[in-house]
Amino acid sequence: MAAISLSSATLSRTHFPLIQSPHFPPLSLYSRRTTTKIRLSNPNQKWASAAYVSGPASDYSVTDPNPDPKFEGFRREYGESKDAISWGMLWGLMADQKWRVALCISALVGGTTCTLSMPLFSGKFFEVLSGARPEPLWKIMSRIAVVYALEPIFTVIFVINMNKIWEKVMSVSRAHIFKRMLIQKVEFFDRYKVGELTGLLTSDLGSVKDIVSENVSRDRGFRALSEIVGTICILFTLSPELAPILGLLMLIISILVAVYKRSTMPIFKAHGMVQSSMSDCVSETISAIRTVRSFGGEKRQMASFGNQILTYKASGIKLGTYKSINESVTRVAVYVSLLALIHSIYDDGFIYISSTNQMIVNKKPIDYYSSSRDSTEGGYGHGAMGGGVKGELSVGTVVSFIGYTFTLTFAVQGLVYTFGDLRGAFAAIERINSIISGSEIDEALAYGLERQIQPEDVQDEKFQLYVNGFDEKQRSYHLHYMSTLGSSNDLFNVVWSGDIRLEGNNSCLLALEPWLEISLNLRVVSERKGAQARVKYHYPIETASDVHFSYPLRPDVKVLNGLNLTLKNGTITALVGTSGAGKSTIVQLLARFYEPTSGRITVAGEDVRMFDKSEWARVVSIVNQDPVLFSMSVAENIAYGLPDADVSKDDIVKAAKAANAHEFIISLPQGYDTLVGERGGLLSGGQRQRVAIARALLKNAPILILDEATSALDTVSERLVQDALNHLMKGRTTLVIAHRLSTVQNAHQIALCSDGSIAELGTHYELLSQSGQYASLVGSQRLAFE
Ligand SMILES: Nc1ncnc2c1ncn2[C@@H]1O[C@H](COP(=O)(O)OP(=O)(O)OP(=O)(O)O)[C@@H](O)[C@H]1O
Repeated sequence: MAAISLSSATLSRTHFPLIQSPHFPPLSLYSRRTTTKIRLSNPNQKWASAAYVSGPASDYSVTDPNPDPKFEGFRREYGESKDAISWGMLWGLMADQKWRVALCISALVGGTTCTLSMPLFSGKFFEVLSGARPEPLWKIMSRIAVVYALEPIFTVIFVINMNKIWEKVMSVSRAHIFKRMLIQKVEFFDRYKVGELTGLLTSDLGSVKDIVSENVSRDRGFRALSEIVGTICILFTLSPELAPILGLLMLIISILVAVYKRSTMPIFKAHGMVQSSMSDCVSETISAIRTVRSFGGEKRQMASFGNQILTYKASGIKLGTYKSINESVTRVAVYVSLLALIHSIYDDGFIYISSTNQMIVNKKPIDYYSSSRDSTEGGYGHGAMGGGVKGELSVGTVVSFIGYTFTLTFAVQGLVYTFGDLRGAFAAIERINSIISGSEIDEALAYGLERQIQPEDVQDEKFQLYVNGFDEKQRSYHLHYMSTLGSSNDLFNVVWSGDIRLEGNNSCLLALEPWLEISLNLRVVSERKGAQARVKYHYPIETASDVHFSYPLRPDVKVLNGLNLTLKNGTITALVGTSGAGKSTIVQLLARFYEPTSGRITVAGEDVRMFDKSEWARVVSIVNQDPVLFSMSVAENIAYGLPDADVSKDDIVKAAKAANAHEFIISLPQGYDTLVGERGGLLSGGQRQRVAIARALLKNAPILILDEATSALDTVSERLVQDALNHLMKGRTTLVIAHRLSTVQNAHQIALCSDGSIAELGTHYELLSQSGQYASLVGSQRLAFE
């Protein structure tokens, strides 16, 4: 960390034109020391300079007048581009598989050449059959056989390799999106439902996948495109007069497709949303099935799901109608163009069938034999292919021409379907980006995650997915800024020895009117780098001290309102208060699920934002009222306490014994290997809590938070577990939220939380003697006695 020195002279009024304005009341701006230390609290936003400003991370920005060119590119490319998925990224991933792409292109060219030569050979075949071409039939038949044999071989090579390329692109994209979800700030998970988020990885990414996997067959996707291009080229060569008619046909279809594409984009998007809300309804019902059953809510759930089905049906019908209109319109357009083509051939006098020589000529019978001679010399006779007379078409050319018109028809049809899929994929990408890219990444967590992924992990195929290609630069960018954070060793030492404080920003206090929004431009000097940075501080000031907090989704509701609390190192603090007073919110801030709106949390005087969140997670153990277990075995759930380490069976058993869980575990059908079901649903509430306590014991973190950790246990079990917890709490900085007086009264200090601040603080007897809210809570038995 580099600190920035900001002398009081720097804070002169000349820097604050707003403050100098006569329209504003006098301001007092002061610091506690003559030189105020200003630090960057969010290193990602401050990538220009390794320093931070005290105050909420999201409310200011720093621009460096001398940016480091090495990282300027990163910021342009990644810091400012927030799209979770883009076509550029997908192409980039495809390009990584150069050799396979080259093989696909070769197979595509080979397959298309075979496909396109089929009408030519058909034309020749007819000429040979009609006697217009003096060539043995077996010769033309064998050529046709070769083309027919090669085409499926090229197709197989193309399809297999395209699928391999695309599956790899999709795996990396899926991993990337999942990782982007994991590193979102917690409010992201408050905002979106589970179904919506899982839908992004399943149905939405599925639409993107379909764009290739459903379009590798003949007459679809790239095949269709190459056939259209090839056919048009051949048609122009065969007959420059007729080819423009097909060009017009293409134009009509393209315009129709484009117009259609624009009009149906929202329908596709809406359909995707309805689908995810339907799956939401199912997952909500199933996850809360016991509640549904206990309230006899089946009918209500049926009604709710019925509504979803009807909406989905209506949206599906609408979508289907649009799809079918598109298909019919395209067909009508193609057939009308075909009729126009035939009519124009006839009308321009191209067609004349001679009864003697079977040639089609330009109303002027031509000599069959001269035509045949041309055929043998130059190819097809009097068509353009053979370099013949303008306006003359041989029977073979006309057969080829009709064949190509059909090839074109089906290829255009196929391309329209591909456009449909492309449209769905565009809508899906937009939806993924609007959800994931619209939210803020939790940078402190993202850095920590990069730190955790060690070089040896990168050798592992399943981690390679996450550090592939486009993520690599982002990773180096993160790793660079991680160097400005505190190291994990520091954190463990600091936490084992220091107090935890929830307090105001004491480094720079601005006492301003609450309604005043200020914009400060502070010129500051980095001590370490010697660089100058301009700090723009734009922040509606409320009060200068203590912790304030509102949940991001309800910014108007102040949950913590001037809270100041110290958790003394190695001691137990009990937090009590009425329901909704903000106790669990304090836990969430300590866990760093959310950041205080103003104020900060320090450990031994160091702002916790100095440490990445993964490291922080290692020093904090939380056991709460309704612990969530994963659908794996009991042993694996306990070992989750140390997810990165190889935990021995002995350690697991030791932790289970200490949490009084061993007895019930060995009585389970497969003992420690028994699966606990989804969210631990196959265990009782008390058993789940004991497994969670064992998990916390194994983690052995210096900070322990027990949020009603023993509430689901009966008195006997609780006493046993409490012994384990008492042992566990020794020497650790512990915060306990409990309703039982016995748990609370033994704490070193009791903090009474009321209206988002600490109203009373002291030992059990001190607080009782104050006859305040705590005394009345005890008196009213709301802290239940055993
Ligand atoms: N994720 C959230 N988003 C918005 N508001 C929330 C969220 N979680 C809690 N709240 C609100 O914050 C306030 C404090 O809730 P909190 O859970 O901290 O209370 P508590 O003291 O722990 O209550 P209890 O003892 O009943 O658990 C409540 O008004 C609650 O509605």
